[in-house]
Amino acid sequence: MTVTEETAPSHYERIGGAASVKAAVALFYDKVLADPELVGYFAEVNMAEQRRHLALMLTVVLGGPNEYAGRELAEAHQPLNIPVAHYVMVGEHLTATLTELGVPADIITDVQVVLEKVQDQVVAQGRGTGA
Ligand code: HEM
Repeated sequence: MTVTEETAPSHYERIGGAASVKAAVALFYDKVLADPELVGYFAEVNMAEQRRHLALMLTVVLGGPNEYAGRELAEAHQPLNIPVAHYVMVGEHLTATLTELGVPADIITDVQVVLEKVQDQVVAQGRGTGA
């Protein structure tokens, strides 16, 4: 067994893996669904699906294992017509969640970079994404 792997632990591993993601999901979920601007998107999505969504989202942005076998981000989100402002709000809830849970600042910075990278897939195209 080699212990000289060149790859650094992922942020997902650094924050404590699945258990920590689960804790973050609970807090993130509360914030997103308490936001009157955002709750409507999830109105027709059941509770289990919502938790699944948030867990997947967090795992993806933290560089954790991609166990996701569903639709591409664009395919899932383009029909929702999500404006940039709402995307930004979700990102802010995520940042606040990670900050409250004591996640290191360098990880939060990288999460924000990932959020920028996937923004065009999630946000409705043709609404001034700056592309
Ligand atoms: C980095 C940002 C995001 C990621 C990685 C992400 C990830 C995902 C994933 C993996 C799914 C499941 C797709 C499927 O099951 O086929 C999904 C669905 C969904 N997402 Fe997101 N999401 C993001 C941002 C957002 C935002 C900003 C909103 C709303 C403001 C949102 C609302 C939804 C809704 C309502 C669904 C269910 C769609 C449906 O069942 O038709 N997501 N998202």
